[in-house]
Amino acid sequence: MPVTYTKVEKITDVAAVKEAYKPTHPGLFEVVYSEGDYNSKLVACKSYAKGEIICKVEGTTPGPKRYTSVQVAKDGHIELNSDLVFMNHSCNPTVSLDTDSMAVVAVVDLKEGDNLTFFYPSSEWEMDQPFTCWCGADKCVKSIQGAKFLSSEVMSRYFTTSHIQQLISERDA
Ligand SMILES: C[S@@+](CC[C@H](N)C(=O)[O-])C[C@H]1O[C@@H](n2cnc3c(N)ncnc32)[C@H](O)[C@@H]1O
Repeated sequence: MPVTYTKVEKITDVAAVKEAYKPTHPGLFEVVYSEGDYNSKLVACKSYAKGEIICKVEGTTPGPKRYTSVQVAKDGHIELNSDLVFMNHSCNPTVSLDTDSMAVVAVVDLKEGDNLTFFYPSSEWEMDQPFTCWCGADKCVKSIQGAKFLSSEVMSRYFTTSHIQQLISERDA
């Protein structure tokens, strides 16, 4: 895994990006690059059974809250420094990003080519770059801003990290 990993923000030439970026987890998952802003995605390169660890989250560095960062504690954020940064959000996610065990885990059975997505508010309390969700899930929560803006009933449908559980308890006390 490269020591410094710079995520491409706006993609104008997919072929050039594919040429320049070596996959960080070959055989496990890969980025499907698409032109434009934030249109790329991460897909499985093989099948995974529900509950299986897809990878451990390694090579991270602490940093400020950004649209690429992941919250790991009440006041702590990391950069993933790998292709995992291309995991999109879904309100019907296929994986969990467990910042307590630092692992990406399948939450459904997955086959090759399936999207790897997680529920961003599972780890994020108040996001740097909120967005309107295009996942299309039946129970899509639409406005993705972080767990702070969702009821405990909505959050109870999802895997949640320990810092988010704690922040919800404090908010609802
Ligand atoms: C860390 S990037 C994920 C990879 C991103 N798709 C890309 O190509 O750069 C996070 C950004 O992707 C976009 N994104 C991810 N999941 C989304 C979703 N379900 N609906 C709308 N935008 C999403 C948002 O712009 C978000 O700030």
